[in-house]
Amino acid sequence: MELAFVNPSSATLFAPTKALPSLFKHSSIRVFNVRCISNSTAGAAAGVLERPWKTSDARLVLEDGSVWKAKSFGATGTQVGEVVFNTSLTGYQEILTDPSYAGQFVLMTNPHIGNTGVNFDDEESMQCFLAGLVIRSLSISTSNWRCTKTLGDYLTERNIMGIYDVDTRAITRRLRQDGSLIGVLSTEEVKSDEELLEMSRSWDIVGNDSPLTVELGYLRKKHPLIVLAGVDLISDVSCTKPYEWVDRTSPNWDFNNEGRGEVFHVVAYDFGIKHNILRRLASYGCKITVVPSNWPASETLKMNPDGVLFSNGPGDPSAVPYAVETVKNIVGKAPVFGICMGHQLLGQALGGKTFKMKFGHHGGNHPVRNIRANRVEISAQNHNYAVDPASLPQGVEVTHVNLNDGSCAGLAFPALKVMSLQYHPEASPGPHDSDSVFGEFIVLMKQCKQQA
Ligand SMILES: NC(=O)CC[C@H](N)C(=O)O
Repeated sequence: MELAFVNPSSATLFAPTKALPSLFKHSSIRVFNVRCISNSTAGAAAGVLERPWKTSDARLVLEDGSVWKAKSFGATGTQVGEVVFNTSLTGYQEILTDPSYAGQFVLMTNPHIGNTGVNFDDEESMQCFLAGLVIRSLSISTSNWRCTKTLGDYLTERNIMGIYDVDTRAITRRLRQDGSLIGVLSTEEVKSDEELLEMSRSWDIVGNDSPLTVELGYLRKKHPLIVLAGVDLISDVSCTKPYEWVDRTSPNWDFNNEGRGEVFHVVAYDFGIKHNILRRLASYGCKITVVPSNWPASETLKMNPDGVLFSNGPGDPSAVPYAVETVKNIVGKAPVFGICMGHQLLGQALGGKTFKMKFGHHGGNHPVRNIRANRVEISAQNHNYAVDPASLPQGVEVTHVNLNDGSCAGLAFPALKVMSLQYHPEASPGPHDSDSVFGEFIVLMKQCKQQA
C-alpha cells in the first residue's frame, strides 16, 4: 500500500522528516514525497515557530459594508481593487500572470489552492498584475514535479497580497446577486474598518488628482486612486518596444501539431498579451512581431503583415479610444483576429458599443455556441465588459454566443477579413475546444494572400 504522509502544519508537531522512513520501516506503509513547507509569514520569520496555526491578520472590506476577516500570505499592506470570482479548478499560476486581471482581486471558487506551487512553465507574462488573490484554503503542502517554490513565497517576491480562510462561497453569492464590488484588502491593524470602507467607496469617485493613493503591486509605486471604468489600464501592462516571438507550445503538450507548411507574418498588438496566444500562433506556423499598444497603424502596415492580432488586456475597452483608432486604421487592410480586449476594440472599430456586465465571466467552464460550426465548445473566459450585438452595423455577424447568458462571444465581418472571440481559445488555463480558431485565422490569411 502506498500512503502519502503529509505534515499538516509544522515540522515541530511531528518527528523530523528524515526520521519518518525509519518510523515506518517495519510496516507495509511506504513514505514518499514528504516535504515540510512552513508558512513563511506565520513561521520562523515572524518569530512564532511554536504556533502551528495562524490567526486572522487581514481584512477584506467590500463597498457594500461587509468585513471579511482573513489570514494573509504573500505581501502585506493595503490594496484596493475590484473583486471578481474565477471558477477554474486548475491554473492559478496562469491566472495570476494574466495581465487582463490588472487592478482586480481574483477570488477562486475552487476551495483548495497552492497544492502544486509554482513552476517556470506556467507564466502567462513576466509579472503578476492583479491586485490580490482571495482563497478559501491555502495548501499546507506543496508537491509537484515541476514546482520551484510555494505560492506564498512567489506572491511575497512579487509584492502581491493574498488572503485565505475566507468564505469564498458567501462572497461569490454576493457578487452574483449584487454585481462586482470594489474591495480593500489590508493587513494594517491601524486602519479602522470605517477607513477601509471609505477607501472602497471613494474609489469610483476620485480622479487622478486625488490625494489618496494606494500601492498597485504591479506598478510597485504609489498610484492615485483610480476607477477601473473609464481608465486606460493597457498602457501600463503593454511592452514598450517591438520584439520577435519564436517559442512554440512544447511538443509534449501540443495536442494539435500536424505539419503547418507555409509561414505567415503576424503583427501582434500587446494590450496585455498572454504568452500562450503567442505560443499557439507560433505552433500554427506564424512568425510573430509583438508591438506595443500605442504602435501606430501606419508602422504596422509598413511591415506588410499577413495578419494582425489584437490581444487580450485589462480594463474598460471604451477608455482606450487611441487603440480603437489603431484597429480602425488596420481593418480592411490586413486580415485581423481579436481576442477578448481585442474583440471589444474590434466591436467598437466596426461601429458597435461595449458595456460593463454585472459580474463578468471568469473561469474555464463556460459553454459557448459556435454558430458556424454548429457545436458547443467549453471555453476559458476572463472579461467584465462585452460588445452589445444590437449596436453593431449590418454585415457584422455574431459567430459565437455564451450559453450561460446569451451574450456575444464572437464576431466576424467576412468582407473585411475580421474575426474575433470574447473568450480565450489559447486557454492556459482552460479547455482546448476552441484551439482550432487559430487554424481559421491561418485560412483567412492564406485566402487573402492568394487573392492579392
Ligand atoms: N481578458 C481580457 O482581455 C479582458 C477584457 C476586458 N478588460 C474586460 O474585462 O472585459
